Amino acid sequence: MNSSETAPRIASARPELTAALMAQTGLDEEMLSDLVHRFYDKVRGDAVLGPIFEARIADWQPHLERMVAFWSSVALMTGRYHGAPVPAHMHLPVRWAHFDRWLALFRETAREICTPEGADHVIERAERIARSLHMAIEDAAGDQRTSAPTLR
Ligand code: HEM
Repeated sequence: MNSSETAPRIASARPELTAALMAQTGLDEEMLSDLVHRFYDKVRGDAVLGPIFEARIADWQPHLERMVAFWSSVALMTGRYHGAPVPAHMHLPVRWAHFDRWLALFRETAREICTPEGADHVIERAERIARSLHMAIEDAAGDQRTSAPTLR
């Protein structure tokens, strides 16, 4: 088999790894783009999550493009995303219940759009990242509490 047969049809910093992940999960850039667009349509229409996003995102096009690059990096290891998710969430008015709702919409959308293996793959990663974002938010809130004026 020559390298053009194993190379993925999308740009990747690690073409062989990306090709293997695409074969294993059935995911590709187009499916991830559909997932992101459909998911944020639902988020924007959600009574709890919608207003949190709408208050912070004026122009959705760059956000959606960033999110496709993020999922391309997370699910297919393409290295397309170069942002910093933790600071973007640090001061959001969210508790675990918000992440729970986010995950419920994400699972539902992944099952609608992706292959079963692809849905399992992205859901597992979303659950792990949601837990670590939530932990970072809770830690930051805890630090603020402990940095209250010291007792004399
Ligand atoms: C309670 C749930 C969540 C809420 C309310 C939320 C909200 C937001 C908002 C408002 C932004 C835009 C920030 C800005 O541009 O100023 C953002 C960015 C982002 N979110 Fe979330 N998010 C949530 C959960 C998640 C989860 C679970 C993931 C990953 C699995 C995620 C991944 C990202 C990424 C990658 C960005 C772009 C960061 C950047 O590069 O600037 N978010 N989110």
